[in-house]
Amino acid sequence: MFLEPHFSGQRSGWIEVICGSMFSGKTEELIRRLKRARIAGQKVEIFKPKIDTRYGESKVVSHDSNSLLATPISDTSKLLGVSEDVTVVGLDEAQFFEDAVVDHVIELANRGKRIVIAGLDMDFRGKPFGPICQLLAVAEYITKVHAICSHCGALATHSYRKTQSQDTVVLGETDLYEARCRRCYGMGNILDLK
Ligand SMILES: Nc1ncnc2c1ncn2[C@@H]1O[C@H](COP(=O)(O)OP(=O)(O)O)[C@@H](O)[C@H]1O
Ligand SMILES: Cc1cn([C@H]2C[C@H](O)[C@@H](COP(=O)(O)O)O2)c(=O)[nH]c1=O
Ligand SMILES: [Zn+2]
Repeated sequence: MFLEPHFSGQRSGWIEVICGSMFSGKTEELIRRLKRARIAGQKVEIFKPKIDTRYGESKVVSHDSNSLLATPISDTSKLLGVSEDVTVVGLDEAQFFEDAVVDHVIELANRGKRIVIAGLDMDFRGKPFGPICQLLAVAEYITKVHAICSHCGALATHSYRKTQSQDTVVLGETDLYEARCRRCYGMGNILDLK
């Protein structure tokens, strides 16, 4: 499906979204697609929200320690400044971008670029996270990936927060979150006691 097509003579680009819970492999899949685009000789640029400081500022890093260099941005209008010869633009942790990211990626796709976006579809409450719903609506291609439920081994769709904080944004890893299937997520903190 993702064949690193050649862009010469092509009039418009497209938008791909990779979504799922924490630990579902979104960043690995993003890195895989972007590495293949580079192997195909295409110029790739990667951006992430400045807010995500977990692994140092200038990288996207998977939970398995795969990484690619990325530019941290706090305002997605910066995307519009990518140079003409960049044909593929990657965005990680897209749930943290402001709503205007939607118009900016549409503009880039209209200019003929391929945009590959990874982000959480739901927050810890199980509600749509940031601009992801709108990005899903405008994308040509959507991939939902799944983690493994930390409690029962089923496919996990939810990110369960292990602390009491009610803030939507709380950066963290396995210290604060675990992947859970629908059933185990619904059981809430009863499972914490086991
Ligand atoms: N519960 C889990 N289910 C699946 N993979 C997990 C889990 N916990 C840790 N991992 C690791 O996380 C990797 C995926 O990391 P990553 O691509 O960064 O995910 P995401 O970006 O979706 O959070 C897996 O290949 C695996 O090594
Ligand atoms: C569910 C949820 C997550 N976060 C934070 C926690 C992590 O720092 C990132 C997600 O990273 P990943 O690459 O998808 O593992 O988001 C948050 O701030 N609020 C939430 O509700
Ligand atoms: Zn489960």
